[in-house]
Amino acid sequence: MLKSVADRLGIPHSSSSSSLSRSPSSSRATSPNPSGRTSVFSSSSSSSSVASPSSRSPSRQQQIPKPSSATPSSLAPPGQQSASGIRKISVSSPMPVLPPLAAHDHSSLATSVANAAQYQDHATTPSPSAAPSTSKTEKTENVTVTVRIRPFSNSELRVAGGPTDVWAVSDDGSRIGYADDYAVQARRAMVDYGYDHALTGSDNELIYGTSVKNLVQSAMEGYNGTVFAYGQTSSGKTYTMSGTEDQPGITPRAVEDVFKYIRQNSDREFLLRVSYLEIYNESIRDLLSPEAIDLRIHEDRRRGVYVSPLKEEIVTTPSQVMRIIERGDYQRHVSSTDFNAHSSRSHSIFQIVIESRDRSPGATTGSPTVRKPLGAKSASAVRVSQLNLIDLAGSEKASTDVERRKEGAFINKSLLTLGTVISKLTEEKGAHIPYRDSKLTRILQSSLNGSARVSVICTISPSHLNVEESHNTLKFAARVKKVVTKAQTNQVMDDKALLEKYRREISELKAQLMMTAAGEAAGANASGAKAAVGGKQQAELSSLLQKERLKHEEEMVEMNMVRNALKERIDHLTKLILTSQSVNSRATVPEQAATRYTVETSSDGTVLEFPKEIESRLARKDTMVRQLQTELEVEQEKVALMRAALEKAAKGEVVDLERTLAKLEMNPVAPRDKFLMEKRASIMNLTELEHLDAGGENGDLAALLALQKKQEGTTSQTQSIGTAMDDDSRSLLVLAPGDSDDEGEGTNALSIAKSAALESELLEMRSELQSLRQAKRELEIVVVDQEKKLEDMVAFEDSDEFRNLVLELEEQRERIVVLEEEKEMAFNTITELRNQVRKLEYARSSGTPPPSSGGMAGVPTMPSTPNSSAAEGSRIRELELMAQKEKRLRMSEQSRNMGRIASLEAELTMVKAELSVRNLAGYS
Ligand SMILES: Nc1ncnc2c1ncn2[C@@H]1O[C@H](COP(=O)(O)OP(=O)(O)OP(=O)(O)O)[C@@H](O)[C@H]1O
Repeated sequence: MLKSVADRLGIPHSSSSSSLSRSPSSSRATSPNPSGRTSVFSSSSSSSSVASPSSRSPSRQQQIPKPSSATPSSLAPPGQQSASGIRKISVSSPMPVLPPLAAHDHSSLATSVANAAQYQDHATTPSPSAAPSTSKTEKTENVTVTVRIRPFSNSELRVAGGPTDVWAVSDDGSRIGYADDYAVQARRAMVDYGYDHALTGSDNELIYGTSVKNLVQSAMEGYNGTVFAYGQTSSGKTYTMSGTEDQPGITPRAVEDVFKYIRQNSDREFLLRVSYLEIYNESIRDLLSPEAIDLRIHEDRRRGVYVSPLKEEIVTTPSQVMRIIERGDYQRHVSSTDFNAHSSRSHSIFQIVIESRDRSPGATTGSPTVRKPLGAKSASAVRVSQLNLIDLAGSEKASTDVERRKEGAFINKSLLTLGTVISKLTEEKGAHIPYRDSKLTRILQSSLNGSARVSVICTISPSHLNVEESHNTLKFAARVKKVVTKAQTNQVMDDKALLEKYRREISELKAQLMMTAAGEAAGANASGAKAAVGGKQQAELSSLLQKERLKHEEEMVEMNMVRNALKERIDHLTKLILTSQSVNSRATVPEQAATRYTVETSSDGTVLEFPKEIESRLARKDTMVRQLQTELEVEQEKVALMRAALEKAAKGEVVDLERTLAKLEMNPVAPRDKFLMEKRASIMNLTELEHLDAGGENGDLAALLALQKKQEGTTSQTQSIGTAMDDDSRSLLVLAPGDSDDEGEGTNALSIAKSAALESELLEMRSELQSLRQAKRELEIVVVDQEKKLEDMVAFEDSDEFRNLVLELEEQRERIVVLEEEKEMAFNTITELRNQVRKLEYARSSGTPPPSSGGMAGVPTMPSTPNSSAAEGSRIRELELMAQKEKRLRMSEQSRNMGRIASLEAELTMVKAELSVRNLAGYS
């Protein structure tokens, strides 16, 4: 059964264009369409409001019995329907009719359903970890394709005549075609496309569960997985991938599931690292290291296609991953366009690399420190897989803004290449696949060529305004559905896997730790033995012993430091390796301030060390933060004390100021003098107030006001007032109204004024606390910033890029030396020539014979006659001038040519871009 989008979303229909009843019991299946045949697609009427997922009402669903894909015989084959639809409409309509399209491919759908079932089985069977194997496990299946029709946007609802349902979805949620009413009204040929899932509405949990969850699970089991959202601009790709606060999208749900899997699989240990990049205007940017621009794509046999240098961060909690994504999103190119207020202008690829290894007792046989050769059969082999979550930029019509148009051209071109690649993959066996025509297809190459499980989510708008673009997306989705992949698990047996490298390092460090402990014990025994020696040379021996003891103590201190460092490193590495236990305990304990660890991979895939400086900086930062926290706690205590005093006073109880002050000063942390003096001065004023109250002689309001004024001025003169705390009578503050003999108005006013004073005191302390907190936050930001800079600097110095730059610099220097030498030689030759000419001229003018050229190496023999030598000289000058002129001419010609080439290239890019836009519009 097919339901219109509005019905699926529960959008109220403003009118009914047919006699079809809206009651659940009524059925449109018998309603003939204009062709006179029973249509597989329901007609639909316009909608008047945006639907929310909760507004979906089953009672509104159109009850058209639709043949399920499992029983195709119950309806005419889709091809025939389309054909009949086309025939009927083409006869009666002057409008051009779309060529019949390759409608729903039942065979591929059936295959994919079978595969999905097979995968479901797989998901519930014990993970391959239970039976460790070094052989590659393969999974052959079609790409999973889901089409999602988003709800009408407000602007789509406001169009003249109201929104029209263009698309209808079958009841079993697997097929999409034109809604009957729309097909008739717009004179469209019927179409019928089949996918794994066809969804409507805003429920991101539903789409994740149906289309991605299994793929994430298999990524955890060692299969590479790629999910990408494809569709026209503003069709809902980012909504689907990232989601909103209320409806988290695929990415946050996948991250949660990754950690959930680790929690539930106690027989394996894991190491996760993430990276995030974008392709903007055909150049690759690292979103986690934005200053690194124009990253390169490389390929080798071991790693396949990869981007380098790309920052990868090791992650240990879901919230840490989400913070990294937020950081990356902040760097991503997003702009307001004619079609979307927050349009993604780049393709983004978020990648999680998952390493895992069996940790059951029998699995890690042999010494972990023994290096196993690559390819050796090993029960402790590390499984490495990638999960790529991709949010593509949307294809779009030409924008009014020049910059957006340029971006759009790049976006359209890469999407067009993606379409071509998919076509070739499905249609032409053994044909050349143009992966290299765009960075997007090049990066996706290993996923598309079959080594990953792939789930594609195609998003479309429900509106008739976007019908052509939506139809193109549906055709793309149908084509992708035919792509077959052969995902396989990937086992790594040497320490190229970080997990193996860290485990090895932990073992080595533990061995070192044991050695230091053994050394310590031996040292203690030795000094003990020496202490036992007595005898004749007691004095010398005891001085020797003393020296020995000192030396031993120093050694002990050093050894302790080494041991602490070793322990810290072991702890740190152990924390990075995730197990169900560690993830579970982290889930219950509030997460600590996340420490960022960065691993730079060189182009050959070697993982570089963590820079030591970063670790020591981190330790220092921790100490600083702890200190600040302690200070903050102290200040909070003071506030609590003052608050308690205030509350007591407000209740009319006796407040022991002396003790309160003593408590404030007794604090272990160095007192902030100014702060305390100010507090003390304020309290002094309060005691003065108390005097007024007790004595009654100054109990008039004027005096109170004067005191208040004074109180305001206290902060500037705290020192002098603060020292006057010696009078016992001032140490008790009595605020109970009933205690005074005089219970008149003056007393009440006094109490109010006192409360006000205490109130303002509290406010002051709060603001002090506030500024302390702010200072702490600022300090943390500075520290993090500095750390990051240092980290990046160290990473860069260690990177291949830096090494290449140094090499290049060396080469340039050598080249400069050679050029200098050549220049010098040329200069010498010219000087010699000039001398020769001068000599010849001199000989000519003085009538003496010209000197022989024998003494001048390389100088041609000059003619003997004065006339000829003069002619030669001027000839040489002439030649020099000509050479210079020629050189200038060539240079200007060269720069003209370069300008011309640049403008031709720019023109070419624009032409190609325009072509892509047109091709995309009419792409079939
Ligand atoms: N399924 C949905 N339910 C509710 N709102 C949606 C849905 N899909 C998209 N939207 C809303 O539609 C608007 C456009 O969506 P989104 O930004 O995700 O489009 P996009 O395809 O990523 O566009 P672009 O390619 O320009 O980045 C957003 O305001 C989004 O919240």
